[in-house]
Amino acid sequence: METDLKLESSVFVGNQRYRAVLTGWHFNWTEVDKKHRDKKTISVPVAEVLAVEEGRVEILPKKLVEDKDKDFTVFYVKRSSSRGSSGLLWRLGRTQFRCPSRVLRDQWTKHLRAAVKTHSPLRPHKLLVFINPFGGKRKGRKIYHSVVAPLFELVGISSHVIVTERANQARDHLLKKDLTGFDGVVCVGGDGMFGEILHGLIGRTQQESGLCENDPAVTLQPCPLHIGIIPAGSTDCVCYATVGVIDPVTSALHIIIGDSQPLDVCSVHHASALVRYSVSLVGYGFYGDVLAESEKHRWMGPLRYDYSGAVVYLSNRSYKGIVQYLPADRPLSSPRDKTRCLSGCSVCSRSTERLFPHSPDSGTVYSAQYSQFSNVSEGQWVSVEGRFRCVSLTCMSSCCPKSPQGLSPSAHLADGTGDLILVWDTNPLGFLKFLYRHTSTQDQFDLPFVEVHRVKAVRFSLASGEEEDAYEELAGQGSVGMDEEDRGYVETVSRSSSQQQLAAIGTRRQMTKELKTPSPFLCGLCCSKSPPVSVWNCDGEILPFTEIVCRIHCQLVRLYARGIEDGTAAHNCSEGSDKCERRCILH
Ligand SMILES: Nc1ncnc2c1ncn2[C@@H]1O[C@H](COP(=O)(O)OP(=O)(O)OP(=O)(O)O)[C@@H](O)[C@H]1O
Ligand SMILES: CCCCCCCCCCCCC/C=C/[C@@H](O)[C@H](CO)NC(=O)CCCCC
Ligand SMILES: [Ca+2]
Repeated sequence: METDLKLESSVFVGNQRYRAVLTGWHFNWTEVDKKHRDKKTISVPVAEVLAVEEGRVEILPKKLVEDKDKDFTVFYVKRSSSRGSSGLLWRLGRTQFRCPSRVLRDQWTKHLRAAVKTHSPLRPHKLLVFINPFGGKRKGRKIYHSVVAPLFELVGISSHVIVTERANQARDHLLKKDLTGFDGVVCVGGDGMFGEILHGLIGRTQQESGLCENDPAVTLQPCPLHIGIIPAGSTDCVCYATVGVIDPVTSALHIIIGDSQPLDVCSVHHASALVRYSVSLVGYGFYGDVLAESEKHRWMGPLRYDYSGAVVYLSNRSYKGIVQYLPADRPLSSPRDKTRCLSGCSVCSRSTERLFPHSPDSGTVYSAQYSQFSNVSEGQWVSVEGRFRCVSLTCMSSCCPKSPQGLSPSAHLADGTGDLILVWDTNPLGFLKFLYRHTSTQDQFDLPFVEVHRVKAVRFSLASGEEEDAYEELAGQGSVGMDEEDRGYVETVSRSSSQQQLAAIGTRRQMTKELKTPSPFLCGLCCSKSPPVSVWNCDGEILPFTEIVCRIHCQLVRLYARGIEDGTAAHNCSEGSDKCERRCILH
């Protein structure tokens, strides 16, 4: 098959003669007749050829075809030289070729189209698109119609577009309506809108498989439809963490070429019932309080988070709780190994092999064995109790424009684990340092009051008596002033008390002493009283329960994305290595 797809000939681009070569995985063209030696080659992986059209074609400002007999136009993914803040920006590349004869032109178009079909099996033909007209800066409709729709039209994707009229319309549609014929679902909006698609698709898939979502021990069925995200929200964390940039053109091009990025999903349960799914943040304390505060200021748009962040920081709160976690089995990586999950990540690929041992390519045979959960014994849970600034669980790095490295910079998108970040109570300056480090490349875990664990499940409950305290507080009868004992840490390690764990307890006790003697500068801030309970922020939604159980499901959904492309990791494939599996970046 592959030999049939090879082709080589002379072609013209403008007045310059080129040697064009199609070698299975790449389409290259090199200037000939050039005096000096460094002949320029442009090489495009066939998987990144977007469309091949007869004639000299332009699409902007509107489609124009000059059908010269011997001409053809190739549209492809071109990486922009101006980098996005984390990953690479993609743009529409276009080159018009002229062949010596019409027969040769027809051969080129036929071979290129066949090569694209062979090397991009997941390209969508039909998409269901949901636009939230009120997300972020309310530009969803404009972004879709001016930027995305012309690209979908160019490549022949047919789309059914629904502009939502109410919250949860997209979720309900996906749960109930006929989805036959669709290859994927596109959401134009922010993380909240993505959450609707996530819940709709996961719910639908489990319904059709006869699985119960309420039980955290049940191995859920991965969703067959891909999800595309066109960013038009306030944080756009999921888009940023899976593509590396917030850019509608880049995202549309990932959708068009049928990129496929598996994603871990965390299910959150309360009292034997599913509450929500999450991919980026299940956070109690600071992040819950910021979200609750920000809801009062929705009118501010994306700025509401900055304002609310400052208000909540100044209110200097911490909360008591018991956190229990199941450490990840046979972890392939650690949250402090300083690596990053980038496009082609080997940790995630090895997780895919564990999850789909019989068919790593197609992913059709799902190994319940790997994600087994039901036979976990109570003794495997590690338990810690104390007072926290925040407790956060994230299935991925959760990087976003506010925090380019993310909540957990070395977390993986698709390894079946999450990172649990415990920020113990500390003085206001210490907590500010922790927060500030999210905006730089400094290690936010290298602080004595912070710990991070790679986990597969987490349980949170209120410390004994806390529920009554909360009630009293709400009834206005709570005692004023902080009990010194409350600030201390109580830790119970229900598994084994290894020396390392004892050392950690020692460090925290030391910190507790420091906490009891705040500097006069900080006194004004740190003596205010916290309410007894916070709320959970679950991907930007407030949860109605405090006591929850979370479980990470490995690769439950797939996005039209490929992870963050690191420009510095790009390598040049020498001639002959055109089967590069890293989809190398040459142009
Ligand atoms: N037509 C609509 N009217 C009101 N709310 C809607 C509508 N369509 C969707 N929603 C809801 O709006 C919420 C916020 O939308 P979205 O996530 O797109 O923007 P955002 O909140 O500004 O961004 P981010 O979630 O990235 O912070 C979502 O939770 C979604 O359920
Ligand atoms: C002194 C400088 C301090 C700066 C502190 C920056 C800390 C930034 C961490 C950002 C973490 C984002 C995690 C993602 C959460 C999303 O699922 C959610 C929905 O969009 N966003 C928020 O809840 C919005 C949450 C906003 C929190 C600030
Ligand atoms: Ca993960």
